[in-house]
Amino acid sequence: MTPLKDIQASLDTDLALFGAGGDLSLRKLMPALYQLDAQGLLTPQTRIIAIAREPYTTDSFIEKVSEKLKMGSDAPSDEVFERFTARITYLQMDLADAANYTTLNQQLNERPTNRLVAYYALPASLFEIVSQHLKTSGCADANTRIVAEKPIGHDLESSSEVNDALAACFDESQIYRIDHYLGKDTVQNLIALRFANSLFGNIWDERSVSHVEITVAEEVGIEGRWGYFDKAGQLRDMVQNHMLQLLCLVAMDPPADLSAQAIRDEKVRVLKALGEVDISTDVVRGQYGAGTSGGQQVPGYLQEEGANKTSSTETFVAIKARVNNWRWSGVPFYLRTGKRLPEKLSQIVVHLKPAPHYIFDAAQAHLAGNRLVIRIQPDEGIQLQVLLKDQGLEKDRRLREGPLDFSFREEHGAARIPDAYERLLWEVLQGKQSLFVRRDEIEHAWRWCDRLNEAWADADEPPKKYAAGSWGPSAAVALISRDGFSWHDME
Ligand SMILES: NC(=O)C1=CN([C@@H]2O[C@H](COP(=O)(O)OP(=O)(O)OC[C@H]3O[C@@H](n4cnc5c(N)ncnc54)[C@H](OP(=O)(O)O)[C@@H]3O)[C@@H](O)[C@H]2O)C=CC1
Ligand SMILES: O=C1O[C@H](COP(=O)(O)O)[C@@H](O)[C@H](O)[C@H]1O
Repeated sequence: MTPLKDIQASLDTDLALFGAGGDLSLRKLMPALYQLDAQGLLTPQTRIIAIAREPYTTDSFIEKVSEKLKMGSDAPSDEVFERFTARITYLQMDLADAANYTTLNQQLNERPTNRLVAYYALPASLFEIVSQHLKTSGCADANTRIVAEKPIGHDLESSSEVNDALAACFDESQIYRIDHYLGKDTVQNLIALRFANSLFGNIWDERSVSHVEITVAEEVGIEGRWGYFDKAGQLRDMVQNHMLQLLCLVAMDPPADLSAQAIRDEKVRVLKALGEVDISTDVVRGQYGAGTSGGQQVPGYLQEEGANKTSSTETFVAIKARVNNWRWSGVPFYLRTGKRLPEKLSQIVVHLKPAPHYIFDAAQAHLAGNRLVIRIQPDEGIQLQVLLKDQGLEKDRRLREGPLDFSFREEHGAARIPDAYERLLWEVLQGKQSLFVRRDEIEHAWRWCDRLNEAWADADEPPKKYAAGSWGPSAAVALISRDGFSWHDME
């Protein structure tokens, strides 16, 4: 067995955070690193080198981090804050200038035993230049880990270029492509639920499952990100990555073990089995107009700050997808995601087929059958809807729907559920890749989404309007109701 001190020493890290002054770093990564420190998961030798173009000093950067931490729900403790901020140095860098990497290398050489983790919280267009300079300056070696933020490209071609640029400098085993949904606690639990319980193994296929719904609804609009979002749209922003990853975790076969390779191989099989989608019948594209959100009047997408008033970018997509393999033959997977929907809600609902022979009150035959509801956020938990006998003598043979409910928040009481980035950073520090996305996964997902984007471009139809604060265009309700089903939250 490896001695504990050696395991801990292997965690000694120099985290070079490129794009440290950006929204992602200040809002997500710094708080996640702080939390890892608070839990004693950063070794004393671990350092954070914050890199961006802005002329911060280390002190003024720490001041900025402190403001953000104080805005979070878990107030920082003075003791941890002091320990955490002592790890940080700020390095102002023009990423294209080779001389800057010499300075970085000098800093890294102060503690040569530390492993470099380079986190690219940057646009993917900069990955190539940063990777090359890290390599040629000697900052990076075979032990370095690279964390790459999404989006990796805009389509298959551009993502292959980004991946080629990374591969020219680093081995695939060094590259950690982030999909933060894989770091969410309930998403982890989906793997435990499916593969640790024999209960589900025998019902997880076309013989028992009628259909699957995956919803990722956001209450917010585009949050001042017009420049990025309008070039992307909801398909690229949410479906190509998060939604397809969730679909993979629901649909994949049991992996032989929990290794990154076994899990990724099974996910790739699902992506390869994704069927062609007919955009005239199986897809709804929407764009929000003005409406109400959180009790406030909010502008439509075309009235957002910086908007091009004629944009036909979609802010909502619903898709009836198929996984064409033996396990899922004939089972529709309904995907739905949008901005400015009535609430923030991510959930997976697995609907089971009705019992083969119905013997109860005919007037109640409409009651929904068994459903497994996996709530990813908020109110994380798992609920199994079952039909039970109603109580009372006069209600003999009457049924009622009842949940077998498991709420993570109730079970954990006041204990906080770690943020996705906290989990993912901890996995990177340990060198575990199973919660990160392999190159071929990204590329198969793009292949499928590119076909949809091409079909939309050929059809040249504007997206359907929906009012902010509604559940998307009415066509999305029709998409599922044509098959005799309805969205779970609308029942
Ligand atoms: N924000 C989020 O919630 C999410 C972001 N992402 C992705 O993460 C990446 C970063 O996003 P975000 O933080 O929002 O972006 P921001 O625009 O807020 O920040 C970008 C950061 O990159 C730095 N940067 C950009 N160009 C250069 C350059 N040429 N040389 C040096 N530094 C540069 C900026 O430095 P400076 O300001 O000093 O110029 C800034 O620190 C993007 O790819 C985004 O798509 C992914 C998921 C969620
Ligand atoms: O990657 C992205 O995800 C967020 C939604 O993430 P969540 O954890 O808040 O559900 C989305 O708002 C953003 O547009 C997208 O780029």
